Amino acid sequence: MSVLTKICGLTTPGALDAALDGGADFVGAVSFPKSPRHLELIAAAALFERARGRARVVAVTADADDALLTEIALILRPDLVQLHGSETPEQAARAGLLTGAGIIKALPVRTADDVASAAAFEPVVDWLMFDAKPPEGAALPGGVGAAFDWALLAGRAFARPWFLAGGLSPDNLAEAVRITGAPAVDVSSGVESAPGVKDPGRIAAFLEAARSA
Ligand SMILES: O=C(O)c1ccccc1N[C@@H]1O[C@H](COP(=O)(O)O)[C@@H](O)[C@H]1O
Repeated sequence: MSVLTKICGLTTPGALDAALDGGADFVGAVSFPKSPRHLELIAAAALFERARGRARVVAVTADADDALLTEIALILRPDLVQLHGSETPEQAARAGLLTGAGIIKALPVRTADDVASAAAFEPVVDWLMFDAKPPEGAALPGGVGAAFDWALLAGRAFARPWFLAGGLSPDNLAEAVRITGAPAVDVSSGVESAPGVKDPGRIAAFLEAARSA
């Protein structure tokens, strides 16, 4: 069995090509100014043009207002928008209407109750994503390389397809998929040599690991 893959926080042609050539199913551009992976939308649109028809383009943002969501839709034209903040189900539904894109809702997980919060989003989003709750005081809502207790997802079924995210790497991917049964996986810092600097070799290794997971 193999899982679907998303390589997130891509900022250079070399890293994006490593993801596309390695067969990534989704490629992510981050629109969140505090992130070391943040790209201006016009730069992201130019960079991700090469991905069209090869992988689904995902715009990653957190607690974006209507104006930013509209700009994302008009300038980047993503296939999917990933909401990685504290958006409510109503805001997630509105984001789908505003952008015309599919919606991925990222849920921060530490406990079983956090996993249960997925139920409220299932009617209004296209994908769910389970990521680790960031450490107290973290500057970013995601992309911090933190994992959660994967056993919280063991044997769980959801009404929407879902990604496992948070602290994944080429080294732990197989175990994470074995424990959770995740149909799709998402990685950012685990394929970097420094914050915001993607390593094409680690991207290739992650995608190879996913093929045999
Ligand atoms: O990556 C970021 O900088 C980021 C900023 C704002 C919201 C989400 C962000 N990243 C997302 O978090 C997951 C998990 O990251 P990691 O693998 O633990 O580093 C990442 O794939 C993005 O979807």
